[in-house]
Amino acid sequence: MSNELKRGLEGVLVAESELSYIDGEAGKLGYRGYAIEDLATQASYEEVLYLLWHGELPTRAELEAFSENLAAERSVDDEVLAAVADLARSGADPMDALRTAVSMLPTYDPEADADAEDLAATRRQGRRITAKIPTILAAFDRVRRGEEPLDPADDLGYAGNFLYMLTGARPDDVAEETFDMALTLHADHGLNASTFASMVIASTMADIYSSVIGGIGALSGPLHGGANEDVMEMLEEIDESGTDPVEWATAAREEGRRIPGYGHRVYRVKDPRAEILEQRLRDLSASNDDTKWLDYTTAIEEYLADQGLLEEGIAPNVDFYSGSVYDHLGIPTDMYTPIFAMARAGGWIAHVLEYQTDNRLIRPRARYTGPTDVEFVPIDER
Ligand SMILES: CC(=O)SCCNC(=O)CCNC(=O)[C@H](O)C(C)(C)COP(=O)(O)OP(=O)(O)OC[C@H]1O[C@@H](n2cnc3c(N)ncnc32)[C@H](O)[C@@H]1OP(=O)(O)O
Ligand SMILES: O=C([O-])CC(=O)C(=O)O
Repeated sequence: MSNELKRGLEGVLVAESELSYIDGEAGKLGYRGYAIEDLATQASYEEVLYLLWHGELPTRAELEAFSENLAAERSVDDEVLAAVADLARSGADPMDALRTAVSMLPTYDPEADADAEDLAATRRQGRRITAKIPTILAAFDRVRRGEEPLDPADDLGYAGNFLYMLTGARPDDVAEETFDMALTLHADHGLNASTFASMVIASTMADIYSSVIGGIGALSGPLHGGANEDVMEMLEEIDESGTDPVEWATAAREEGRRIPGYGHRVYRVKDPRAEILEQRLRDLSASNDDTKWLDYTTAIEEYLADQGLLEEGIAPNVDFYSGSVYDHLGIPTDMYTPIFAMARAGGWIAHVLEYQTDNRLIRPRARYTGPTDVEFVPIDER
């Protein structure tokens, strides 16, 4: 037994996986060997889900059947929707509402009692969760805006249906394609904190619902998925205060504050997902004739590069660009992290399915640094 301490489990290998390949030095990412650039631009999110869950890209017939089965699970039980509506009216945070709603889902799952060892049942439950998250989130946002939740549109794909249920309008091709691409980019990323949280839970042979709920909780933090909202808040703060973005970044550096959307545990160069999203932001900014967010982010990125952050291995991560892209699609800021969860649920489920084929309880150790052999003093004598 090694006594070497690895804070934050940095660099520690705890499992084998065929899901995400990440080269943090070269800035490369692939799912099951396929480059993220190809998947983002040529595969739908449903195709990516199939790839992650089934091990290979689907044929057209397989994709059609898969997408139909997924779409057939989009409806959410009325009691769950009523609870979501109550939370929306009470001003709940959307991540809290999502976590609570996913906690309610097993009550209405016909296979809720399935054994965690039954991986086929876990896969079907995972499909239900993935299908229902967009319905929950769209209903939440509509109710808090005083609108009625909409039924899912069966003829729209996963991405397009979410945008439809959120806005009430069928999305145009650019919006649908952009959102689908964003979902693919966020679907999986090795043993990131939320995926690892899901796996720890799954390793006890708890159900997949518990794993996804754990994933949502872990993703919500500002060091992980929550950073996409912080980036947008930074851009809005710059805009509302009329501060020059470089001055904002200079002050943040001088005050020792971290720049949201910068830095990564694995990447030492710009995250390949940020490269793709940046290009999409450029396209949207040009077609919408609105370059504000692009101008601010570019100015900050150039300034930080001049400051030598890239040499230190601190570069933009996926969260640096996703928010501005979502803003161009008219999505409210506090839905960005829930959307990340919507996309990443596919990855959490894939890792749980993979890990449970050869499960081993995850149970590391802490080095004990407290006292020993302390004499117990009864409460009245303390
Ligand atoms: C989807 C995702 O989860 S991607 C990550 C999203 N999170 C963010 O964007 C939040 C901002 N970033 C961060 O806090 C960090 O970069 C993390 C948590 C993502 C990764 O951090 P770690 O691997 O633990 O790196 P660590 O915290 O040790 O940082 C190493 C050095 O880089 C610096 N650094 C890291 N991130 C940043 C940043 N965003 N801004 C400024 N400096 C930074 C640290 O201050 C530290 O410098 P020091 O050694 O002089 O103290
Ligand atoms: O891998 C990580 O640590 C964080 C990340 O980029 C992700 O989860 O997408």
